[in-house]
Amino acid sequence: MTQISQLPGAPLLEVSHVMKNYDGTRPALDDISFSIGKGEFVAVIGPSGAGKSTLLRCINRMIDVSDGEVRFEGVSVSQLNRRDLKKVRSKIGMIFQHYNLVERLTVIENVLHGRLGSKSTLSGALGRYSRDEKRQAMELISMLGLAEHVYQRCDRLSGGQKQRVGIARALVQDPKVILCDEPIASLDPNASKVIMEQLKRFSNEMHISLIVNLHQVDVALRYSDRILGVNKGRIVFDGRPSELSPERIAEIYGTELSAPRVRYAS
Ligand SMILES: Nc1ncnc2c1ncn2[C@@H]1O[C@H](COP(=O)(O)OP(=O)(O)OP(=O)(O)O)[C@@H](O)[C@H]1O
Repeated sequence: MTQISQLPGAPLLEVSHVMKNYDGTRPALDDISFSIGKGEFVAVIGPSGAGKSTLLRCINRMIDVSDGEVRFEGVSVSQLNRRDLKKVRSKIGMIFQHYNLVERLTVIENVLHGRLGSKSTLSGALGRYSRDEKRQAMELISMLGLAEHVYQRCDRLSGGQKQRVGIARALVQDPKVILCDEPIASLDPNASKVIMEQLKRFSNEMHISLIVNLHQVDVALRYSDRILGVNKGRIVFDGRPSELSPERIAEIYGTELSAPRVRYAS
């Protein structure tokens, strides 16, 4: 079996020369390389179609890369068999723009779904969760301000509350990294602020690494430690928020376009 404990000195996540071709025309990802360390908060910005979602999906092998390699804790994700891939994925949480909850199920049931990756198929299918797992889920739900909604169906929640359920579901995995695909794109400015502050808190306090796809440059500037700018499948900027000048923003988005902004709650 592949050894999947972290190799000494290896970065948490290493993306090397990754290419992704969907249909043989222009590649969606074109020679992408970067690595991230423990607890880093990395925002990925770029115009629509730049390849941001494709990049996240290649990292946890929801889709296969066409060339290059993704290494998580020093282990090549593309080489893993099904069982070892499941183990690696259990350390990689995911948060989606449209939440991806089972709407007819309750908050606690959705959060516990985050434990499925760590279970055998049978106990997962039977919905068997330990007392500890339930306690941890309850604690996270309270921490995210949803205590009074624990047994409420998710279709009764607001968008911001649904996204907090999505965050609790990712956190209950005890992830080392969380991939967030436009987590605030469906939310109003106030709910967006709550979500971004929660994410920042988990990165600071639990040292969870975050890779967050964003359409709002001002949000990336405000919360991230590092920004990757992607254009046409290539990284055209990799630096600190303070280094992201208007010229670099224009380069990321194309000179004829101004970068999108939001009216952001202060
Ligand atoms: N399943 C797919 N099949 C074929 N082409 C795809 C598929 N998914 C994405 N693409 C193409 O790959 C490119 C990158 O798309 P991707 O969704 O990764 O960009 P994005 O930066 O996340 O865009 P957005 O900000 O609009 O979500 C685009 O040209 C897109 O049309």
